[in-house]
Amino acid sequence: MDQNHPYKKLRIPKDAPFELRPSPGKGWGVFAIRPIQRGELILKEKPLFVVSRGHGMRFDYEIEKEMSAAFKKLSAFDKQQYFCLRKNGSTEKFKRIVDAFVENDFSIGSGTDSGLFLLQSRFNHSCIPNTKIPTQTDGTVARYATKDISRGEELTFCYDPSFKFKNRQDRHEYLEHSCNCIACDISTPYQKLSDMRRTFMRGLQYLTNGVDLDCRKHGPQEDLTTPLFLDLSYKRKAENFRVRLSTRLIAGLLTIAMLEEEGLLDDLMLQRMQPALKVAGWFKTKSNVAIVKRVMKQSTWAGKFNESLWLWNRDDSADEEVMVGMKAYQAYSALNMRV
Ligand SMILES: C[S@@+](CC[C@H](N)C(=O)[O-])C[C@H]1O[C@@H](n2cnc3c(N)ncnc32)[C@H](O)[C@@H]1O
Repeated sequence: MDQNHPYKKLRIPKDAPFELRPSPGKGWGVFAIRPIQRGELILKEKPLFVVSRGHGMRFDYEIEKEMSAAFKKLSAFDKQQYFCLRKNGSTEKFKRIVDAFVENDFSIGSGTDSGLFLLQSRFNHSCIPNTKIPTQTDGTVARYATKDISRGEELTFCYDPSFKFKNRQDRHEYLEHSCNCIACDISTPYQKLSDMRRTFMRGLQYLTNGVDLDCRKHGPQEDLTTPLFLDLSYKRKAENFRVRLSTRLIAGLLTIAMLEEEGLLDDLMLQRMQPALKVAGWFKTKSNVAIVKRVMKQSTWAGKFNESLWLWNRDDSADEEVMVGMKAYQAYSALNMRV
C-alpha cells in the first residue's frame, strides 16, 4: 500500500543516499539506504518556486497572490510533483495550494525569500539531529550529515537552532507536534541530564552576551520564573559587560564540552562557537597567557575546560579594554539592527 503513496512519485536524485517511507508517529520520513559519513552532502535541492516575504512586511494575501502566479508558471510535471504533497504524510490532500506551500517552505537567501522544497521538507525534526543545513547564498538548500549515519537510520534535523539552549518544556511549547528523541523522552535519565545541560548552556550564553536567546535582558519576573542565575550579581555584570576574560573563556569551553556531551557538537557548531574561542588570544597578563597555552594544548574539550579552571577568578590586564570593546560592539550591533 505504501508503494502507491503519492510520496513514492516524488523525484529523488539517482545517487541519493536515502529513501522516503513511513516513520511511526511522525507521518513519513527520510531514511538512509547506505551508511553516510559525517560531513557528507546528503541532498542539494533547488526550490520548485520562490516567493518574496519582504522582511515580513508583506500581507498574507500579497504572498498568496505571488505564490499562485509562481505556481501557474510551473511545468505540468512540476505541478504534479507539487500535488503529491500530503498533510504530514497522510493521504489527506491540502485544501488550498497555499497551505501546502506554508507547510513545506524554507527561507532562503538572506531570509527574505521562501522557496518550496519538495524533498528537504520531508525530513522530520529531532532535538539531537544527524543532519544540518548551513546557510546557502545560491538559492539552493544543501543538507549535510553531522554524524556518521548507519543504513536504515532516520535522517533528521532540528527545526529551530535556538533549541540547543532550551529545555524540553520550552522546546515543546514551540513545536506543533510531539518529539520523542532521547532529549525529549521523559522515561530516561538522559532527558533530565539533557535539560540540565541545555539550561546551563543558556545561562552561559547570557553570561557571555549580556542578553537571552531572543536578545532581550530578563526582567525580575523572568528571574523568578526562568532563573538562569542563582547569583544575580553575575547577571548584572553580564548585562553591563563587566565579565572578565577568564570567565568568558571558561564559559565558552564549558559550553563546547556540554554541546559535545549532548551530541550537538559538529563542525558547523564549532564554527559558530569560534567567537568564544577567539577570547583565548586576547589575554595579556603573562601568567594567564601561560595557562591559556596549556589549556589549548589539551586534546579534548572536557580537558580544555578542566585546565581552564586554573584561570578562575583571575583578572587580566586586557579585561578593561575587552569590556569597553564588547559594550561598543553591542551598541553598534543594536544600532544596525534598528536601521
Ligand atoms: C515538514 S513535515 C516533515 C515530513 C512529514 N513527516 C511528512 O510526512 O511529510 C513536518 C511535520 O512532520 C511531523 N513531524 C516532524 N518531526 C516530528 C517528530 N519528531 N515527531 C512527530 N511528528 C513530527 C509534524 O507533523 C510536522 O508538522
